[in-house]
Amino acid sequence: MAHKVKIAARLRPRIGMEPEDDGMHVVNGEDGQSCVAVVNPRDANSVFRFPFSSCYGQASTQDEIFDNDVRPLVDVAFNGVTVTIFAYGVTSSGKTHTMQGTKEEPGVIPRVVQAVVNHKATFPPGEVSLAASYYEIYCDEVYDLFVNRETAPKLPVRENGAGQVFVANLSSMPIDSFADFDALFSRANKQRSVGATNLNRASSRSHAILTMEISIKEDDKILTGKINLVDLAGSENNKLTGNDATRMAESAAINKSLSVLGQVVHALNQGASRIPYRNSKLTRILQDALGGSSVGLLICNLAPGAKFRQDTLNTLNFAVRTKNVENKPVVNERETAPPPKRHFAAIPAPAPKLAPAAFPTMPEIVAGPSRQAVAGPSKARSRVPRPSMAFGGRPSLAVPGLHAPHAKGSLSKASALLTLTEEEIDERIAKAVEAEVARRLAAAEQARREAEEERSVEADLSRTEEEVSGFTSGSTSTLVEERPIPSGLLTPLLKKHKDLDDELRQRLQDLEKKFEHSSKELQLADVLSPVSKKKTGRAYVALARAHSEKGDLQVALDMYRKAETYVPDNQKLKERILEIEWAVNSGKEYQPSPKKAKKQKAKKRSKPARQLQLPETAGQDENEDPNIGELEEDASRTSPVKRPATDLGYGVPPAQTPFKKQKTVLPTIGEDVASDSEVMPPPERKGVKTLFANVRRIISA
Ligand SMILES: Nc1ncnc2c1ncn2[C@@H]1O[C@H](COP(=O)(O)OP(=O)(O)OP(=O)(O)O)[C@@H](O)[C@H]1O
Repeated sequence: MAHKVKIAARLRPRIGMEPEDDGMHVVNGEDGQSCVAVVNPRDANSVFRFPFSSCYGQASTQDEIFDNDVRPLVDVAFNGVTVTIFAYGVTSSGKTHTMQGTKEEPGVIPRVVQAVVNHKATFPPGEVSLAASYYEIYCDEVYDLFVNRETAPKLPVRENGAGQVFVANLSSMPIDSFADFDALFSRANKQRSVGATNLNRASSRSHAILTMEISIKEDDKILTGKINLVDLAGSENNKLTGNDATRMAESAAINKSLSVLGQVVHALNQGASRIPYRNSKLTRILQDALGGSSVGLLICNLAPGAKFRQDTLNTLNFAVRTKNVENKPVVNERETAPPPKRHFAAIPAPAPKLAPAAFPTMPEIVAGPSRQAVAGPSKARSRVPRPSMAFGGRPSLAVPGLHAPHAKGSLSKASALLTLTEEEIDERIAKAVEAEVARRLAAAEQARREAEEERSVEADLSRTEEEVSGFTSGSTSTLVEERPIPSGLLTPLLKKHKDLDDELRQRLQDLEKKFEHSSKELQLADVLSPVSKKKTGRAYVALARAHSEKGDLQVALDMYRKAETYVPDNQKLKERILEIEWAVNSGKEYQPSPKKAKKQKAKKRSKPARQLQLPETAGQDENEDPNIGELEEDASRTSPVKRPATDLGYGVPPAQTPFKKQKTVLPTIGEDVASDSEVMPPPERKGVKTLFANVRRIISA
């Protein structure tokens, strides 16, 4: 059952020379509603009202606060629930006064301890044990206040298997009487980081957290309730505090942790998926109190006076947001009987479970809430118990007249309803075993399948590599057409094998793309840029010309047809194809028309390439049609290094001179020439050299 954090606002009286100020006061309505009224610092005519269930004015006493808001929570803790009470407010607003108080006016902490000790006395001897731990968070580090400050190590904050956050290696001191506690507490408080500021002679420089742990043996169970009493350091306005460098650093840590606290509350109110508990040790430790499984009470301390006005408004706004935070209290209960015999030693025991507390409203708590619990073996707490220390200390804070009003009868009654029988436990364990065995079998099957797929991918990869090396050597020019890799074959395998590194995956995807389109020149022509198409056309024309000059008209015809795929609008090329077709079909000799004269511009451009031209191709067909002539002229410049890339298995002829950057050698489907070349591995570039050599050989043969 959800339980909202309760808010109590307390306005402290003026202290010392503080000027009179009536800008803030507590209004207790006749209907029982109360609120804090604050005059708007920017407009004296408007007043902000902050309604809370408990509002305490300047004349309020420590007794009132304890009796109204704190005492009921002691009973809650005796039911195995964690309770967190924290004092929040600007520096010098009275947090420490409220929590610790003085000898004359003991605060919440001594009163709670006194009440707990008194309550314990109502149980049979040995049934309840008490222990206290006390630590501070100073500059976002945790220190045990029961350990000498000089030697106290920084303590880590951890989380146990049940998701409960705790401070590791923290001392837990057994408490048998209020005197025990008082001695410890007085000594520990001297270790707390306190410093003088302009606003507070004894300003807390740390957040201090005292935890009283109450363990109650009940038949074969132990209930563990806790009361966390938190005296937060106050938010500080450094203009007012007059802090030096050290104080400023402390102040920065204080303000940061309080700011994270605000963010946590805000995130909880927003229903955010991520609550930033981990952004500070304070919020991590208070996690259970804000949106967790404990019962929370926020005492909101307010300082009168215009100089605190803005900070007071911030405090009240924080309180308003906090009152919407919902917790789901649970009863912390564990079995003391030995756990049932396990069926399989290899299977871990189920984790201890926390029972949701059927949590009543505050007045009902006094009567003792009913609760439900799921039995389960529990984990022993790791503690570093220490003997009581006979510290000297300040005068006793013993609170007269505190007594425990409630017997424990309701506890046993509620617990009895919740006990599971041996058979039920055995049945649950058997079910868990079955589920575990099924899970393991499924996992083994999954692992076997993955191993198989891995082997299959490796085989594919090695086959692909063989094919690639075959293409680059020019020895398996038709391999792609004979054994095309089906479209999308590699993709699912790649998806399954996430451990393939990115580079390998990228290369495989590129290869896959190439294979998919290798023999489909039409598709290729569709996606090449106009410039690339023209260059490819030229390459085929050059090859065709070389073959026609050798008298190999059928091959020449094939090459011209391929060229036509890339430059389908070239009329002269169409005519050339018709002429050669006619010659092939009629068995007549074919006389290529003379090549047209080169343009001046072309001469200039072709100068370096001419060094590589073969004598047979240079200067031919001077009178050819300008269009096809241009194609052929360019082709002649580059023909020594070209060969249709179908021979490489990529279906794309190269269109660049060998001394140009290799970048443009192998255009790829859907990619620009340059970008494609960047992903091509070196062996394919070598293959282009082989290609050039082959073309040279064909032409010169
Ligand atoms: N209700 C009160 N009645 C009388 N005096 C009070 C009350 N509240 C606070 N004071 C006095 O005001 C001064 C500042 O209080 P306190 O040290 O508790 O503030 P604080 O909020 O804990 O400050 P800091 O955050 O700097 O530690 C102290 O001298 C304290 O005795």
